Amino acid sequence: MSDQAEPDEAAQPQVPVVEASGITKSFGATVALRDARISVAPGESHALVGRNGAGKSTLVSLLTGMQQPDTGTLTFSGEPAPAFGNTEAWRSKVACVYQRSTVIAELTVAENLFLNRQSERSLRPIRWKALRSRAAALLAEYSVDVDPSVRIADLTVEQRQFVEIARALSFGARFIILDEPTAKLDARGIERLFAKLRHLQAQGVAFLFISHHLQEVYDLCTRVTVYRDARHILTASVADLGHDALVEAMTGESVGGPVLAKATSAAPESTDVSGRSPESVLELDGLTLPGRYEEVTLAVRRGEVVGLAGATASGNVQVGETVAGLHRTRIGRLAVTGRELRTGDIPAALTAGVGFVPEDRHLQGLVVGRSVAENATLTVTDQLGPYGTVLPSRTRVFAQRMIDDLDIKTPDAATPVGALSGGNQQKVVVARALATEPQLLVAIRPTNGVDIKSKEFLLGRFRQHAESGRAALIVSDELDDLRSCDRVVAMFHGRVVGEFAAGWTDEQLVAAMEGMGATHEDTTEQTHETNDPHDTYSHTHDAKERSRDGGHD
Ligand SMILES: Nc1ncnc2c1ncn2[C@@H]1O[C@H](COP(=O)(O)OP(=O)(O)OP(=O)(O)O)[C@@H](O)[C@H]1O
Repeated sequence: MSDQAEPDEAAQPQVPVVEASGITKSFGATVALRDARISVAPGESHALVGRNGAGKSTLVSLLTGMQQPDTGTLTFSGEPAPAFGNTEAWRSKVACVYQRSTVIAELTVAENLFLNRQSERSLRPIRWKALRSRAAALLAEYSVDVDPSVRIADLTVEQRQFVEIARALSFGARFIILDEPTAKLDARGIERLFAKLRHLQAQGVAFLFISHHLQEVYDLCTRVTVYRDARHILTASVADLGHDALVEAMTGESVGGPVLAKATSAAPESTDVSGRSPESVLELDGLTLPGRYEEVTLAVRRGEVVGLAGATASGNVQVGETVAGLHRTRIGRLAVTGRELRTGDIPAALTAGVGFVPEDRHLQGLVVGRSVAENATLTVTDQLGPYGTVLPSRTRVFAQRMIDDLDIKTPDAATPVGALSGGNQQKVVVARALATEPQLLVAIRPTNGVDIKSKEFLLGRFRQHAESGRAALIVSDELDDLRSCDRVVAMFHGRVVGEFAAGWTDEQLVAAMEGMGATHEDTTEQTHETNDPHDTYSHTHDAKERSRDGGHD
């Protein structure tokens, strides 16, 4: 496939709802977009894909008036974009629903919907009852089933996104950008989101959809634009572009074998090349965190990568977090390399040799104002200078090794982490966890927001870590992550319900995560199946759709 921009194949009979051309944007020495373009027709669902750092978020910031391009033209329905800073005018053209909320969590749905326009005339006092009923009417208009008097903080991610979409439409926008909207949704939530988007599309609303899950692009979108290294590479009809061709456009390399790593061996002993016996690096025995998970018993041996699968609220994330010292429980036993570990004590977990990739890099992972070097070396400051000092030169060298090791796209080690693209920030978090060369790496949804090539790279890196005589526990509901593990332990409603050796099928694992019972021949353990409808754990996930990219391997 040529690296050159190709003309749009699909004819556009209507005036595009948004059209950008010749867009260039630099941040200091970094050129984030170079002569880039995009065009979205009314009622179209258009995908924008590209590797981490390709320039997607930068385009979004320009299309929403958050930043100004250095060069280029931007029109909405044939008219020039509003003046920079005229927020109200921009709002009537376009809105972006981000992974992270742009509404105010402590305010109610009604207050958020009418923020800064609570009263029809500005000097009139706010009439709360009227506000609530206006909000209810607005939500009903877009079939959003949410109580306007509820605080945003109490909504699910899915409900919050629907409220944000309704808010955008109420400002008159007919073009909505969705930046990785499915990253925090379970598959049922994704289905409902897609149903809503299709419904709105039928009414003429256009979407620009950004996702690293290529299967979603095929499921939802009619056209796709690919950016690579700040440039427009192609725009094509989704139906005409195969998966391999799409990946090739994103990476600039032809797709040889399978794009994502798969575990081939079910026998951890055979993967232990350290020469040591495959003793347990992690042992959980009847570990219980009341209300979250119960009687979890599992072992991770030296040389192994073990998956801990489970849907939202299955308890798998809390098990991983407990191993990393985030939750305190006195019920059951937790041991790392044979030694009992006090729970709820993060320094103790670190000292015991646990490296941790948290679920939310924004909340738990990074200090965004600090440099890549400082963030990446936060766990190893003791190695950066004598007597508790930190030598900048040693920090830089150490960090540069990690940047090279994990292929982190950054101008240099001194760049603030906040200036990196989302996927590259995630790689810094992984780099930091690996920096201590932990006996056990616990990684929660580690490839979230990471592009397909980097995903392959990170999963390979975890395997390498295990093969060097250590071990990894990958806590995830992403089938690609789990497929790379030697074996997978599945949880449902807070309990372990099955164990799968490599070679499981998507259907089998999904069924276990859905609480349908583990039917795999290799299932070695099946305990405490809970189908009690009164169970307090919520049962929301279906990972079938999450096969996504892997479905094309
Ligand atoms: N405010 C900023 N300051 C400095 N550099 C920036 C800034 N914002 C973006 N960049 C740089 O611009 C490039 C493009 O980043 P962008 O966030 O647009 O990528 P992306 O395609 O959205 O990636 P991802 O999939 O990881 O989110 C990156 O090299 C990034 O480091």
